[in-house]
Amino acid sequence: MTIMFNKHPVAPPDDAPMRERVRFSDLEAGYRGRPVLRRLSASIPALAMTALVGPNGSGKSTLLGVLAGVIEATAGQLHYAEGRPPAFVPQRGAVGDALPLTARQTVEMGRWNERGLWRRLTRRDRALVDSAMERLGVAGLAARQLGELSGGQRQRVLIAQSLAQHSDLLLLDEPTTGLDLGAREGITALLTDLVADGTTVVQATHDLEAARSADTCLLLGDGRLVGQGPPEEVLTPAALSRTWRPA
Ligand SMILES: Nc1ncnc2c1ncn2[C@@H]1O[C@H](COP(=O)(O)OP(=O)(O)OP(=O)(O)O)[C@@H](O)[C@H]1O
Repeated sequence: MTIMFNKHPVAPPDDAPMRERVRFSDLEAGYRGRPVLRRLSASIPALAMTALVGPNGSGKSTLLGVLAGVIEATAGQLHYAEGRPPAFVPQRGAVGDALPLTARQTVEMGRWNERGLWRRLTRRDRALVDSAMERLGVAGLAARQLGELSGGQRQRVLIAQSLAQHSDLLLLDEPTTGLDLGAREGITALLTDLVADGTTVVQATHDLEAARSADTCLLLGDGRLVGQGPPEEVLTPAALSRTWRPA
């Protein structure tokens, strides 16, 4: 599926069959009166882990929002290879602590896209919820309130919600931020397993260790793409100090 945005129409991408899950060209997006992404062109390889790296405010969340379809691009072209709609796990801070939801209800929300808000979950929906919770090791937390959980537990519940969507494209915004080392390693190992099981994973991260273990990396600076490729080629000391240089 290709989505065209106006303003800067660009030539259609090559018709060559893609090993890419998503490709975008000259993508621009932002907020009212605040352009953020500036003519970004890159691709997200299928069945691999892509790390989105860059300083605060460089546009990582905005790019994830565009890829997830929650922020509309203002220009450029976005092409998704065949597959299911993406599942998006926003930053932890974006999910209200005060929501009166249990862990299980939170994961069940992952079925709303297909089921609709008011329809009862089917047996298959419940099975998908059960298996996502088992997979994330949070089945035992089913009846606990989301706001009572530790950061690592909450993050697992939110990832289980995205798995319940049964997507093959998982977009995560800083899934390990604020977690202790054990929880960080646990989430990173889980994401690696998901890739091995056939999911394409994109994560925005400030965790350079996680970024270095990704298959590929997009380095953003001030809304522009300043590097893409294998982490060892992109995350060089020179590139990092250039990108994080104070303005
Ligand atoms: N809802 C919003 N309304 C207006 N401006 C916003 C909004 N969200 C983000 N911005 C601005 O857009 C720019 C890019 O923000 P974005 O959150 O995409 O960056 P980021 O790389 O994810 O940052 P961080 O690492 O701090 O999460 C920043 O200047 C930010 O202030």
